[in-house]
Amino acid sequence: YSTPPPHLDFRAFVSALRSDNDLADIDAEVDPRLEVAAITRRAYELQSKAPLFNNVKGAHDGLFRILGASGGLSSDPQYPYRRLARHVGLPPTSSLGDFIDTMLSAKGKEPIPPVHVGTGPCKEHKLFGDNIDLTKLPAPLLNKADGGNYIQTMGINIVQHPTKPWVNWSIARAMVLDKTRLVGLIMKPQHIARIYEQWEESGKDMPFAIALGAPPIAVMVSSMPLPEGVTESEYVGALCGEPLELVKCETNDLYVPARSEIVIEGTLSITERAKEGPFGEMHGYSFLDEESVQPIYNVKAITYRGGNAILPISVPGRATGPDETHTLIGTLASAEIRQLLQENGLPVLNVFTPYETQVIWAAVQIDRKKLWTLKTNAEDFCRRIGDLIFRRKCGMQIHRLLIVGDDIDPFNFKDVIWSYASRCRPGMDEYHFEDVAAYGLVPYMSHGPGTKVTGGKVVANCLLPHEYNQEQLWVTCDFENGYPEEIKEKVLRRWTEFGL
Ligand SMILES: Cc1cc2c3c(c1C)C(C)(C)C[C@@H](O)N3c1c(nc(O)[nH]c1=O)N2C[C@H](O)[C@H](O)[C@H](O)COP(=O)(O)O
Ligand SMILES: [K+]
Ligand SMILES: [Mn+2]
Repeated sequence: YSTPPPHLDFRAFVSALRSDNDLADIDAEVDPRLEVAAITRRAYELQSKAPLFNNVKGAHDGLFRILGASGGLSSDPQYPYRRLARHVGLPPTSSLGDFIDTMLSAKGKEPIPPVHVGTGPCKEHKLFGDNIDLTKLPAPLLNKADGGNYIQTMGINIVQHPTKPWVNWSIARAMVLDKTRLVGLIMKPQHIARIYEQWEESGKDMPFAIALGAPPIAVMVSSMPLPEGVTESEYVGALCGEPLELVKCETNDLYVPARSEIVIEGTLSITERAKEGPFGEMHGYSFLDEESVQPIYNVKAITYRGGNAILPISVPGRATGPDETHTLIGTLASAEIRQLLQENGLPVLNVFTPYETQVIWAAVQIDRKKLWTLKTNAEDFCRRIGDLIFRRKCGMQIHRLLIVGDDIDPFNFKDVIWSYASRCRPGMDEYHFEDVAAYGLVPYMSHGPGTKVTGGKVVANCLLPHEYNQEQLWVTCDFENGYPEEIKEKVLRRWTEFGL
């Protein structure tokens, strides 16, 4: 095979990280029981290189090496988003804004359906029947409180609607249950749950495939809340301007990226369930009383790439150094929220879920000059935005929206929190929503004082009343805004002379 670019081939992506000096090859033996995850978690928190565990204790027959923090911030302090940029073929100097623009660049473009090829790297090894023993694979234990070994945290869950031409790609966690079975979270209103319900009604178990080590751009789109009915692989094609190459599964009619590292295929039972979790999740908590009973994945085949296949993992937790549940889920939901607001004619420049808020909040940056033309006020404007976002799936995980001006950089939390702290009057500038779907995993919902599955959402107006109809009545007191250009140039020119 000719080597495709990193965004289309996971192994090429790993080589690119290595050549970026953003990957640590760890050839010493490391234990998949907690040690691999602890190293990965610390790698997020220190924003160090991505750890590639080439010698995982218990690995055999090419299954498997482990790559941690594939979507973490890069070790290059000047360009923290270069690892994300590598997923979508952007230059290493790209900003988060460039990344969001790229992920939205195929909106309105014709979808490009994937092409089916006869074989590919993921078909180099195949396991069926008695050759399948998930308990013998070095599936990692990611957190000391986890209820099982989560083999699936960065793979693409592939499922097809039973009657409509909709194949959904998303990421949903799953842990090893026994020799041939997994159990994983199937949570409404996610599309995997919507489609699963249709199979339940049809009375048949749902065929599935989990493609681990899939093309990085496909992992990004799988983590993006595209509208219902959109076949993610076609959006990937439109993003790339060329069709993805897929191969057929061995035991069902689903298709998977030909260049995947590891493919697990089978059927998701519509009757059998098992206890799932606890799982150290995206908000930084693992509740010990988590009572999650979820459908069972019956594994019928495992196929995998030669040369020691690589299992990518995500170790969710506190976003002190964000992990993929922040850099992918938060950033990609921000993209869809921006798209929705702009499509509805709102003067929105950008949206971002600050990592410091564990991606529970989203800052919505408003073009204030355009806002004036709406001749509106805080209450009407904020309620309109809340009604749009909080009643759509793309806003599912967001519980606080901050409406900020274009003088605020939504990607700079110091800007965002300054405007929230100084312009949002408690008791008058926050508009509450109690009749909308809540995100059940947020701790103050799952273990909070009030309702569990509805409400707890708010839109915070961080614009002073006069900003709705005229220029700001203040000068911002910082070096950037508080001084005329010639003074700033003089200061910068003489800075080193002053020995500051
Ligand atoms: C990137 C990423 C996304 C998710 C997850 C993870 C990562 C790394 C885990 C580490 C496995 C943790 C787990 O919380 N997880 C996860 C999940 N959605 C679920 O319904 N269930 C899950 O277990 N999403 C979010 C979904 O992937 C997105 O919301 C996507 O938009 C869904 O696709 P769709 O339904 O919109 O098609
Ligand atoms: K998706
Ligand atoms: Mn979808």
